[in-house]
Amino acid sequence: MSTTITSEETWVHYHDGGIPGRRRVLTGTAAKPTFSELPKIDFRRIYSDNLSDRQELAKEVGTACRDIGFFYAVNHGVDESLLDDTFEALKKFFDLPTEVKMEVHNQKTSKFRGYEAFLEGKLDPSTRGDLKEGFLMGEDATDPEQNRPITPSTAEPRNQWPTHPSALFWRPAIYRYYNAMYTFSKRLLRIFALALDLPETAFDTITTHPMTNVRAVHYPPQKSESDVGLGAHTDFCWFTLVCQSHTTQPALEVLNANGIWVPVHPKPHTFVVNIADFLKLVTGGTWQSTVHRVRNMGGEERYSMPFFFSPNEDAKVSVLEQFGKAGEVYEEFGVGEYFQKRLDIDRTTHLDGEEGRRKESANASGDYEKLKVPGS
Ligand SMILES: O=C(O)CCC(=O)C(=O)O
Ligand SMILES: [Fe+2]
Repeated sequence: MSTTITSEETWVHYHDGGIPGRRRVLTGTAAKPTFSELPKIDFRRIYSDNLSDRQELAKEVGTACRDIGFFYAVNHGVDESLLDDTFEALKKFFDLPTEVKMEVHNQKTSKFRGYEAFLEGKLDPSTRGDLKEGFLMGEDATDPEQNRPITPSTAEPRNQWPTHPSALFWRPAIYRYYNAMYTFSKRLLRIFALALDLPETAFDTITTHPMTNVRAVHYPPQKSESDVGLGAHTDFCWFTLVCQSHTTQPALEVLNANGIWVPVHPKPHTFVVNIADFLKLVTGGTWQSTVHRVRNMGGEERYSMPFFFSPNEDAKVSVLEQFGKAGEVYEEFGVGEYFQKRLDIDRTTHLDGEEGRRKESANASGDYEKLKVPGS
């Protein structure tokens, strides 16, 4: 069902804000002006002491966020050998026996942290499941590696770490990556604030203990066109940074306004940055939370490590003043609450058997309503 063709129209189907959506494929004279590749933005200026350099960078970022919702960040300053080492760790982790990985199966936690096995994710209901395995970790006040201010509500353990001797390398490897991406993301957030014509520090108070995740993912080569590595979706955070391993044939694809999938070629040591649903919401839809998917058709193993960043779990946000329509009142919504609703839908589609089917059909018949938030 990811693409349907009627007598005259072709439609691409996806999940947008957790809600099923579709886009008509437009060709010929019906086609709209849209993107056919992602811009490369030079982030060296993020470290400049001159505000004017950072503003110039923010301007380019703002244009990409408005027109595309995706861009490459080059010269981001995160150590390249750290990125290489993390990819090596990913290969080693996913090569471990299944029982070692299943010790930390993600269905053991409400936050979905830990190991996700092959075909357990199913963002596209027309497929047999996502052809990937993954590992999710994130903010956890009880992990000493994080050493950050916390709120009492985050004082329970959330992450799961494998304890088998062959897997002990995993936790420090992921934490090196997590901490580097966290630091870069905090700087990037200030560039986003500038791009929205706000003071650089505008989001600092709502990101003192942000919700953050690293998802390490392994996509084996797909043999069939009907499979998908990761079904079409938008992300449910503020923004995402993706590091992808090198494959000759691109696997990540971004949907443009004409319903055409634009390939995102891997560029070593660069980040693919995308705007996600919260930033779309607070900008009243001015910034795009763009639909994307993964199809690994080139015959090579593929690894990626998205880093997801959102405000504090207890933050309340709403449509920013400059994006509000005159006379319209926008209610605030809770970041943590919205995030958990999306996570619960994801968890449901990862359940096998009767319970999963029952919950899936409940979602299809209206639970998505719960996701509607002011400004959407
Ligand atoms: O693997 C990738 O390149 C993208 C992953 C992704 O879109 C996600 O995890 O939300
Ligand atoms: Fe995504």
